[in-house]
Amino acid sequence: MKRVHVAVGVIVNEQGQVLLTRRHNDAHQGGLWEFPGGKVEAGESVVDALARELAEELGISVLASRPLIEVSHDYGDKHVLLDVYLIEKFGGSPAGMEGQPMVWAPVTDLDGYEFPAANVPIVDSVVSTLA
Ligand SMILES: Nc1nc2c([nH]c(=O)n2[C@@H]2O[C@H](COP(=O)(O)OP(=O)(O)OP(=O)(O)O)[C@@H](O)[C@H]2O)c(=O)[nH]1
Ligand SMILES: [Mg+2]
Repeated sequence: MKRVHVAVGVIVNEQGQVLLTRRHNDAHQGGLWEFPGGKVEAGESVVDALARELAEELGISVLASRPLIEVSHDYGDKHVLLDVYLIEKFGGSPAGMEGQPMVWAPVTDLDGYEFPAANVPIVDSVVSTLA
C-alpha cells in the first residue's frame, strides 16, 4: 500500500481561530476541510516540509511551531502518517495560493466542518489544547 508522511499545520491567529482550507474535489479526500500541509519529500525534515508547504499553499512563513500530535491512519488505498504542528506565530497573511477555499474557524465551530477520517484525533487535540 502507498504510504505517505505528511507535515500538517494548525495555524492559530490572535483571536484563537484556526485556519482551514478545503481540498480540491479531485484530490484524495476531496471536498473535505483540512489543516494545510503536504507530503514530506525524500531527505527533507518535517519542519522544513511544513515551512515549504505553507509557503506554497498559503504564502506565509512559519515563525514558531511546536508538535501537537502524530496520527497514523489507514484509508485502505493509502496509509498516512500526519505529523501535526501548532503554529502560533507566522509571517504574512494567509491566502489560498492554489485557489482553495479558506476559512478562519473558531475552535468551538470545528464540529460543523467535515474532515477526513484521520483528522478526528487532530480536531480533538486542537479543541483540548486551545479551548
Ligand atoms: N494537508 C493535509 N492532508 C491531510 C489531512 N488529513 C488527511 O487525511 N490528509 C491526507 O494527507 C495526504 C497528503 O496531503 P496533501 O494532499 O496535502 O499533499 P500535498 O500538499 O503534498 O499535495 P500533492 O498531492 O498535490 O503533492 C492526502 O492523502 C490527504 O488526504 C489534513 O488535515 N491536511
Ligand atoms: Mg497539501
